[in-house]
Amino acid sequence: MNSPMLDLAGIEKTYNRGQPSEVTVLRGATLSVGRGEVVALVAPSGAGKSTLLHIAGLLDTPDAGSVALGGVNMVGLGDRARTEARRADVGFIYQFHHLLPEFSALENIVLPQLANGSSASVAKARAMDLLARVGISDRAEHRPAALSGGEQQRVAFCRALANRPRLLLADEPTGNLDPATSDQVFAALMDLVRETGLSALIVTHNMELAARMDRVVRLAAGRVV
Ligand SMILES: Nc1ncnc2c1ncn2[C@@H]1O[C@H](COP(=O)(O)OP(=O)(O)OP(=O)(O)O)[C@@H](O)[C@H]1O
Repeated sequence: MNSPMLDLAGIEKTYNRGQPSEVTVLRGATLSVGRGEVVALVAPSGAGKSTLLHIAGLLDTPDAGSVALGGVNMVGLGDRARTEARRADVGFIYQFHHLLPEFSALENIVLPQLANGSSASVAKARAMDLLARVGISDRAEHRPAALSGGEQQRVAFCRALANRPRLLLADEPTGNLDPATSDQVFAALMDLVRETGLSALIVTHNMELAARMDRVVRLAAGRVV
C-alpha cells in the first residue's frame, strides 16, 4: 500500500465561530507525510501549527477537509475509535517534556505501554532499549527533576515511541534547550526516527534543524505552502 502515512487535505478550522472572538486559523491546509518521511513544518507564532498537529494527531477535528492515517479516513469516526487510532498510531512530543514528576524515567516510558496492554517485562525491556538508544541508560531510575533538560527531552522521545507509533508529531521538540544541547538532542531524535523508519512531522523555528529533514513546508495564511 503506497498511501502516505499522513494525508491532510483542505483542512479548515475556525475557533469560537459566531462570537466576537471568532478566529479562522486554517483555510484549506493540505499536507502529506510519506512513509518513513520526516517533514519539517515551519511557521510564525500563532500561524496554527499546534492546531494542525492536533488535527493530524486526532486530538481535534477540522471543520472541513479530510484526515487519513495510513490510507484510512479518520473524519467522522466516533471519539472512542479516534482515541484508539491515536493510541495505536501516533506519538507526540512537545516543547516541554510533560513527564510525570513522581515517576522515574523508566516508569514514564513503561506506563503508556501498560495502558496499551503490554506486559510489565516486555514494557521494561522496550523502555531500557529506548533509553540505551538515546544514550541515557544510566538515568533510568532518576525522576524527571533529577535529569537535565536535554535528558528530560530524551526520555520524552522514548515515551513517545514506546508504543511503536507509525507517525510522530513533534512541536518544537528541542525548543526549550540551549543551542548546543538542542543540536545533540535533535540528532538523537533523528537517529531514533531513522532507525525505526518512523514517519514524522516536526515543527521547528530552527532552519538548521529543518534543513536536516527530508522536506520543509511552511504554514502561512492558513495554508501549507
Ligand atoms: N481553543 C482555542 N480557542 C480559541 N482560539 C484558539 C484556540 N486554540 C488556538 N486558538 C487561536 O488560534 C490561533 C492559532 O493557534 P495555534 O496554537 O494553532 O498557533 P501556533 O502556530 O501553534 O502558535 P505558537 O507557535 O505561538 O504556539 C491563535 O490565534 C490562537 O489564539
